[in-house]
Amino acid sequence: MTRTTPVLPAATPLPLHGIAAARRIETAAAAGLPPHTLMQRAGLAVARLALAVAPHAQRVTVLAGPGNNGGDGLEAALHLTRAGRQVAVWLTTGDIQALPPDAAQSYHRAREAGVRLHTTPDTLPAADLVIDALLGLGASRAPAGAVAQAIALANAQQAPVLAVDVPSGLHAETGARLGDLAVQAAHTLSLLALKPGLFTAEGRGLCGRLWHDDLGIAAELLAAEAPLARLGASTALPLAPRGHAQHKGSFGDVAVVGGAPGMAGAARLAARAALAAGAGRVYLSPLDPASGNDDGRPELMHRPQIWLQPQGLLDRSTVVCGCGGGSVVAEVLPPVLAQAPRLVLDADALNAVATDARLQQALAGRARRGQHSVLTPHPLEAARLLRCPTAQVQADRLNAALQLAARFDAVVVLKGSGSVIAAPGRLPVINPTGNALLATAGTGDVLAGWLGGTWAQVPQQDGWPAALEAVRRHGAAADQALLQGLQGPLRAAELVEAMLHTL
Ligand SMILES: NC(=O)C1=CN([C@@H]2O[C@H](COP(=O)(O)OP(=O)(O)OC[C@H]3O[C@@H](n4cnc5c(N)ncnc54)[C@H](O)[C@@H]3O)[C@@H](O)[C@H]2O)[C@@H](O)CC1
Ligand SMILES: Nc1ncnc2c1ncn2[C@@H]1O[C@H](COP(=O)(O)OP(=O)(O)O)[C@@H](O)[C@H]1O
Ligand SMILES: [K+]
Repeated sequence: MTRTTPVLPAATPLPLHGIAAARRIETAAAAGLPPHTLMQRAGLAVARLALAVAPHAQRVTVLAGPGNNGGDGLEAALHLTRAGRQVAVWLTTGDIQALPPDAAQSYHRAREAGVRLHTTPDTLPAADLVIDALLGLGASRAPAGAVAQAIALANAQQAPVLAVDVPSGLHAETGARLGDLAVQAAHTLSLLALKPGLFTAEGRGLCGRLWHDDLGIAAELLAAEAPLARLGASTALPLAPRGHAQHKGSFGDVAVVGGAPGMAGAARLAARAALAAGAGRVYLSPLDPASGNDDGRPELMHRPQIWLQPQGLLDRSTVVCGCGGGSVVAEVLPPVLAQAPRLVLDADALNAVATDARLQQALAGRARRGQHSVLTPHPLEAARLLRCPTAQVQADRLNAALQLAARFDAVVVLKGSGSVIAAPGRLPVINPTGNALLATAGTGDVLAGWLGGTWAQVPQQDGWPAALEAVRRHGAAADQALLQGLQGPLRAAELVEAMLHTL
């Protein structure tokens, strides 16, 4: 039988398939079943979820589009009618002959079952629940005509919306909107394969609560298709406990280079985060010569101008560079890029690299010299590095992160809703944790510092595991704060403390 499960929080990593692979999975699954079985299962799963999430909804409106997504909606309408609900379907296409065969069959089944079908929205009654079965995997252009009208209608209702497979107007693979209009769902039931666009860019926001139904197919059919990405897990594997005989030298050193005049706070936040993440010793090397120690955290050690020392902290620490770096960070980047064995580059350091071909060359050459780098751009910083508009980065976040990783031979964390972690030769990961409580100044500095503090404890590894864990935990702390009722924002200094108390 089919199985509907909530997707988040994700206990284990999950494969995310692109549209072409999702279609191949569907074809392979259909081949082993009697005709029309998958759509019947999909419709039944939608109807069951509708009854579960909106048990008191007596009046249900189904908005059915011109393809098989509409077919799923017609099947759901049939089951909900049988369950005694007052169901009204608006089939947005007037051309029944043009329905694909599966959807046509569902249309006839729905009619025979006495489902009320409307050819115009004008006659639709009020609804307690709306089912969005307008567009699914086949959504290929900006919604227009009746489909656009139906999306606007769904969004104008007070009633919650349950989206079938994908909120209509969202691109299932990239998480970008196809046009101005997209369904704002309260629930989305993803069918068969999970798609990356549900988890990044606009996806998380438009999907509401995300559910998955496997339509009863064998797990091997999913495993046979290569995913485009994987969804990370929401909880960490338990860390090895600290050994009795371990000492501060066992947990690595972090040096933070940042904090130009007026921006001391950014570097301090990163240093505090590195310390909280568990680094043995954390040094703060400010770019502002007038900047003193962080009095709120006497554990941090003030070490001016480490970039001028030929051999010292820069050569043996995990270096976090850029936080509040301003334009002066460009001057210290040549020695930092040349010497740091493990380097996290954030914010202004990335902006400096974006405008200087020599710095770009130095960064890209680090991996060949056995030095590891992690870049943590937000979308605008990524756009500067890629020399393209921010909208282009957001239109395909997986690809933007992969391009940056390849160009600089580095681990890349493309931040924002559904942060993407990419590295050459690895399947990219979309982080499942986090929410808009993090949308406040300084939380990026905390991420960079925590990443450095985690990495310093495992210096023999490249930055990949530390990046995954830091991004996960950063978001998990925000998720926990949301559960605890914080209205937001989660201020950056408090985020450090919250991360300490998050698993
Ligand atoms: N065929 C099957 O066996 C199954 C199909 N499934 C459903 O089928 C969906 C995919 O079906 P389709 O491939 O037919 O694709 P869709 O139903 O997503 O949409 C395709 C149709 O929408 C039109 N369209 C695309 N963009 C539009 C826009 N912006 N404005 C107006 N019309 C637009 C296309 O011209 C085409 O007629 C899945 O998402 C899933 O919901 C599930 O039932 C599982 C089984
Ligand atoms: N809406 C959101 N959902 C999830 N994460 C978010 C959201 N907004 C911001 N974040 C996270 O907050 C952090 C912000 O970093 P950044 O933009 O560099 O800020 P700053 O430079 O001010 O510290 C990133 O880790 C980002 O992924
Ligand atoms: K849909």
